Amino acid sequence: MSLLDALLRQGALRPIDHALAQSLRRLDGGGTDDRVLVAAALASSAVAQGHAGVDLARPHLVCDAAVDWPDADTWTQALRDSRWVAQPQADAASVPAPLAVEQGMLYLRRYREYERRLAAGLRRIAAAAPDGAGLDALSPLFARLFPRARDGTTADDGGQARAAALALVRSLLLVTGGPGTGKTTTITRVLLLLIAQAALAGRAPPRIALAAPTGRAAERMAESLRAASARLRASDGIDAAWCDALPDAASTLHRLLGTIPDRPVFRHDGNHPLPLDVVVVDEASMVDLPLMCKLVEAVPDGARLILLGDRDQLPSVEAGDVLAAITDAAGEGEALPAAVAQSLAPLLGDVPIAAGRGPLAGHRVQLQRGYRQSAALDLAPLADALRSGDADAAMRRLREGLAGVRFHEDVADPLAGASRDALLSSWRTLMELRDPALALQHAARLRLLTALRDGAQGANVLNQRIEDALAGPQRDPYFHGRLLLITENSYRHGLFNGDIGVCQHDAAGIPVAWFAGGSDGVRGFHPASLPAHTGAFAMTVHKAQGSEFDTVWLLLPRQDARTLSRELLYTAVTRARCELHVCASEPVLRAALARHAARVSGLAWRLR
Ligand SMILES: Nc1ncnc2c1ncn2[C@@H]1O[C@H](COP(=O)(O)OP(=O)(O)OP(=O)(O)O)[C@@H](O)[C@H]1O
Repeated sequence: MSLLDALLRQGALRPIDHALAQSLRRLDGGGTDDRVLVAAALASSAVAQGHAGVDLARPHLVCDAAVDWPDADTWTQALRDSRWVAQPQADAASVPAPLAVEQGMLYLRRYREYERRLAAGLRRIAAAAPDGAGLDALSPLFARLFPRARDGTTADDGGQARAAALALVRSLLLVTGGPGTGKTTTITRVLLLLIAQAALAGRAPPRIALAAPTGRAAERMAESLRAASARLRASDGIDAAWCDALPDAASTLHRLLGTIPDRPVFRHDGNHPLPLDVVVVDEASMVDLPLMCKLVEAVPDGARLILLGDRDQLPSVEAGDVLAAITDAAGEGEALPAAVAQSLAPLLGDVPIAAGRGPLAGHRVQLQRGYRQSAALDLAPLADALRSGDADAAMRRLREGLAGVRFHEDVADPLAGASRDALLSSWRTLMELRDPALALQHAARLRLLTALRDGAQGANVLNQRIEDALAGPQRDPYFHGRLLLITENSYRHGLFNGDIGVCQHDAAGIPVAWFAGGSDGVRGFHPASLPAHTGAFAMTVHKAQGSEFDTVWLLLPRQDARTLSRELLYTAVTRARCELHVCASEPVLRAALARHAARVSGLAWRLR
């Protein structure tokens, strides 16, 4: 039996992956090398699993079937000999073959192009270092914003001052850090510094846009920025006119780039760049390879791009692990190249120096210290244990108890038993609310998160059961108070994968699905006109990325599953603002913490 047939028989390929291989075979009159067909099918399957391509030395990362994989060298040679596979030089555009092999990686041509164009775009932005002139004039304001900046890099602001100073002399900057490490607070101060710098030099204020991959993440970013700018306004010695120039709204990346109804391209691209001087993107770990490529190409020459994110979270659902790759290429960021350290001396004093390697060296700061202390929820010790995969510490933290954290050990069904009423009563309130904005606010109070979409513990079945309990088995599919989750991007509606809505019946009993946005703060749609959607009382951790909820119930499956990883657990628990409940067994928690949600990508080497 051929390897392709063996994979198909084991259920390791989707019909569409197999169809791609078959169409190549047919076009060749049946004579294509089986190894080329398998590679084509794997490249297609890889993208569906979030990888950019297949590492030919480690095909099991894409497909864990029990087969003997071809040896990487002979496999690569067979691919090189095939008319379906291009072998582009690094940085050269792909020739029109459906597959490309480069540096031991096999790609579908389109994804290799996204990677190449993204790397070129990031290098272009990084190379345009802003003029460091005028830093002296800014130092009084800088010292007011970061009074401990000159204490050295171990100053107890956890790196915020260094991030802000670097933003003044870098056009590409990554600010990474866990929840509450002050990413938004720092960026607000950076924007204030850029506004002040322009004012002191007699220039117009910079044109700034804030964006995030989902509507909810954009709203959260705007809320945090408004709070941070209110604090600045209240501080002594900060010019109110500078505060007035701070942005107070954020949009989705799709809206920023300008969607064109029913087309996968945007109004802004390399030929029609964004009319902006500064683009700040929050939740960058959620941005996939195609979208990051399109964003970077639309950033005009000379403009700044600042990416904020938490690299320990799950990578984007769609292909690419873009933030992790850029972070790896940029290095730790504790030390700076000598010239940069020297130019920032007026602001930071002495900074450790390191020889920068690669075009992105010294373009990243990792914020270390968490500031969001809540007496109600002491999440940090558990989040740290999960992030580092320390299963013993995680079990200890869960069992000993932390403020706001409840461990329901071995509970596999939170919709049964004592927890059922606690969950349902919050959702029943939604069925009583009449105001869509209030209902959307209430919707963010509680979420049941699960690792799986299908099966008894998957989001689909849990939603069915919750909806049955709330509105009965004969329910109206769009009953008053039902929560909806959009599962595809619709440029026509301005609704995107991950957006949450609530159904309400108007005075005439007509159902309307309400979503955040629009000039009134909410937008209503007839449910029949909505793009693909599902219920949202329970949702997968993947879909919850970029959102926070007052109370999170996390349900792990009875048995280990491939989707479980330390990144999934870390992402899930850090969605909670006030209260976290974890329903899981020790063996499944341990198995999850032993696994990484890493993605196969060639972006890091392209950026070195
Ligand atoms: N240097 C600081 N000193 C005191 N408080 C701070 C400092 N930096 C941030 N904070 C506070 O910590 C909280 C979280 O800050 P912020 O929202 O900027 O973090 P974040 O990293 O953007 O969070 P998230 O991960 O939720 O996006 C805010 O209440 C903010 O006021």
